[in-house]
Amino acid sequence: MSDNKDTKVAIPQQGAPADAPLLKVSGLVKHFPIKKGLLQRQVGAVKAVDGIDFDVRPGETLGVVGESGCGKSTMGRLITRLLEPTGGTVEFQGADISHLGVGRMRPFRRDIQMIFQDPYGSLNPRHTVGSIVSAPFRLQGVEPEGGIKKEVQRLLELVGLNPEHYNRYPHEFSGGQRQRIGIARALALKPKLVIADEPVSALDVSIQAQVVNLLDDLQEELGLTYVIIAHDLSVIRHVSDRIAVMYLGKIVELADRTSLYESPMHPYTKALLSAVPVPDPRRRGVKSERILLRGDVPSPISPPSGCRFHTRCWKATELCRTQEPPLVALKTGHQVACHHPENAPDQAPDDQVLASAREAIAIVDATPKSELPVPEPGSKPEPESELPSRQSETELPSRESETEPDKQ
Ligand SMILES: Nc1ncnc2c1ncn2[C@@H]1O[C@H](COP(=O)(O)OP(=O)(O)OP(=O)(O)O)[C@@H](O)[C@H]1O
Repeated sequence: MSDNKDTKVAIPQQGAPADAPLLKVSGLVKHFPIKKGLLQRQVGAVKAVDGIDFDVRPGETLGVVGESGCGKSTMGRLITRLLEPTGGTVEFQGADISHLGVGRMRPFRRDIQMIFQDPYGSLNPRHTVGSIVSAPFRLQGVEPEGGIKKEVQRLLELVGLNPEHYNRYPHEFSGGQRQRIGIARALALKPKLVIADEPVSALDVSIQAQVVNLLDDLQEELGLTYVIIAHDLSVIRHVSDRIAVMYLGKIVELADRTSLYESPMHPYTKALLSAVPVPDPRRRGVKSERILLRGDVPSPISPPSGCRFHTRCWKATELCRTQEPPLVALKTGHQVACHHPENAPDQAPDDQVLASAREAIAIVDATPKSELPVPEPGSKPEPESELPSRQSETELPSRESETEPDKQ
């Protein structure tokens, strides 16, 4: 998960080939039924996750990004089997866990853990930190070497908390510290896979980098594999080796971090990335444009025909309206589900673009006024562009600029 990704060593599970995925998701579907009337007849379904495929390799971090309601959390809950899929499979270390009951799922619960978004709501206010972090041992009937108290104190120290605060209550800690408690609890049983659902979005911006760095350090130290769900593209860029972009229950693009940020292929990804601010001083004075998607996100109850993004896409053609594009690798390790991808030869011919697509977006100048270059006297003004012509670069603050962990 760190910036020096190339140096990271994947940790293969015993007996499996080195490149075997730790997690394999195939055709995963979750439809929540909508019921009405006295008889509670099903009248429809929320298609929260509607057929997604991906692998996660040991030791890597897969980031999952997309707008609110696109199915990210549902996907996380399906992987951890807090929800049962309507269709498709979830395989962990080659074992199909999609429909296991409570008893048969129990051993897998040790290996697959979840970190939740809300460090306030996810910790019981009436329980001490010691009791919260030791809960997984009690639930699984595990007696760690040296006893539970010693192990909990070791875990508290591991996540940067004072082990002497074992008997304190959640309200005595700050938001960042509470999230560290949640992380300690998730790590208690030495999991292999950790699903983190918006792990920093409820935290103060100044604390976010500290928790992200903690997750990063723990991954290196413990050889963890992460699936990190977030709507914040800066966080996702910072933490991920590969990134899956979701839209209305589908993965529309899946690529390694550099490829996705430097040359996004799905118009939706391009629009998402253009909305990220540019804090890079090297780009001062460079004009940056933002793609504003005009339409609302359609309902997951009745998603659009063909490509689900066609109602908001500036390149949509009749083909997009009628045929769903499969997720295919157009470059090595770069999969995209689009009939007319960006940064590829097959661009939508202008005369075939749907009339509605011409109204789909607005291009706004996102350059802060103070950063625009002052025009030379007598020079011609730059014409307004009609379609996105350039990808705004995004850059996260460098690690050196981040603050020290919020130790107690
Ligand atoms: N238990 C449920 N019953 C019915 N619909 C649900 C349920 N859980 C989620 N949904 C719906 O499924 C869709 C996907 O929700 P989900 O929470 O997975 O999206 P998300 O991308 O994680 O969004 P957010 O970032 O806002 O949490 C939404 O339309 C949501 O309303």
